[in-house]
Amino acid sequence: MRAVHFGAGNIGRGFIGLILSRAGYEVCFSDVNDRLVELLQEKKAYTVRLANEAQETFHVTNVTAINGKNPEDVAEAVAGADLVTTAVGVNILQHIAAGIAKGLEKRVARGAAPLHIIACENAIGGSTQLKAHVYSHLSEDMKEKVKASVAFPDAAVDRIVPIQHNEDPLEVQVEPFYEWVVDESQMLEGFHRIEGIHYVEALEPYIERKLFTVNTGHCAAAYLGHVRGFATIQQAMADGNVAEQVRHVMEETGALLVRKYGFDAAEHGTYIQKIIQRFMNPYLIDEVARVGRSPIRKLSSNDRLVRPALQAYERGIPVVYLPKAMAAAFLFDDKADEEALQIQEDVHQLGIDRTITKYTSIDANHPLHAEIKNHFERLTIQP
Ligand SMILES: NC(=O)c1ccc[n+]([C@@H]2O[C@H](COP(=O)([O-])OP(=O)(O)OC[C@H]3O[C@@H](n4cnc5c(N)ncnc54)[C@H](O)[C@@H]3O)[C@@H](O)[C@H]2O)c1
Ligand SMILES: O=P(O)(O)OC[C@@H](O)[C@@H](O)[C@H](O)[C@H](O)CO
Repeated sequence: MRAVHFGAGNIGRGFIGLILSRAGYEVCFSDVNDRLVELLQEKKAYTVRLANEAQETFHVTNVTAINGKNPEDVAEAVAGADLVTTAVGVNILQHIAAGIAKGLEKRVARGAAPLHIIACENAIGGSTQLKAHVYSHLSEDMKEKVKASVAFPDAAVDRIVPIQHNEDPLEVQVEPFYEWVVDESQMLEGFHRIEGIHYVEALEPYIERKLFTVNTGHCAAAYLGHVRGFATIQQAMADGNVAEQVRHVMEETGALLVRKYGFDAAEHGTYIQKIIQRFMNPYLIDEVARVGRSPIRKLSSNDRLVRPALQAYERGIPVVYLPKAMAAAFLFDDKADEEALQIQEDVHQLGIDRTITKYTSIDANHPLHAEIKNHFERLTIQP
């Protein structure tokens, strides 16, 4: 069995590649980082190390790579794959779509076996988004043919994998916890079950629980931590004030999730507590710059901050700390992050009122707009 995985980065090697290799797949990574591709081609293996006291290691073998900048290689890899997965970043999906589409055309021409394409990104409906990008490259006739044999099941993936600073450039340090949930209702009949994947009939509660708890809390820690001058999530969470606010943020999204999906409140409280422990893992150094990266994406209306805040507001659930986390996102001025720089430029050019609406799509008359603005002004004076 051969899996083609787009993105040989932190989650690609540290999570998806590891699971697939252990499940018996030969994993072929497609990446645009020349050095990474060459090393994977040469070594055909790498090490994953757990961030815990034992520092347990896993030797991942039977892997190789192709260069994603070569469209013919990408198409050929997809054409010969038994499974395709991605972890490139949701905004990059559009850039890998043409190669996948070409590969699917080849499969149709060859009468190849059915295929699942699973996007493992932090987004709602990641695979569905990828499908739309892929379909935009196909003729109407080809879409019909592809529809019959290719499925794009949505997924939720959870494992904290920081930016790596190891001597061995292929080694990845990961937290021990992991969860990979896939929407079974979107799979083709008779699909091959992969050990390590949790298949569920309805993904929405799982992806919203993950995105609105782990990722909402995580970016709150990054943005509130950055405002106070912390460089890592571990430093930010060691500050009692930041940690308390992060907990309140997750309690607000928790109230929404419990109301919306009928989760047990006590169990959800335990889930939050475990996530706080994960953020504080002393064996990890997770940079605020990574966790806060791409603030335009994180402030967009369908993502981890605005979506739960609006849903909670509509249900009459009080939201105070979520708007504060959003306000802090407007102060995230990481010079190496193009999206952060763009927001900073808009704050200066357009003013905070218009910038809030531009990125969150929250109208100036909405009460949450005023909340974000008030917090922004207060944070500017007193971080
Ligand atoms: N790191 C985590 O803790 C974590 C956990 C869960 C989900 N995710 C999600 O996984 C995705 C990847 O995150 P990451 O932390 O591994 O990022 P990363 O930057 O470490 O990895 C992304 C990889 O994609 C590659 N890439 C970029 N453009 C490409 C292209 N056109 N074709 C092929 N490869 C390309 C990059 O070179 C890089 O190696 C994101 O959507 C992220 O939200 C990350
Ligand atoms: O990858 P992003 O930019 O969507 O979010 C940054 C982190 O919150 C994220 O990568 C987490 O570490 C991960 O989602 C944990 O499962």
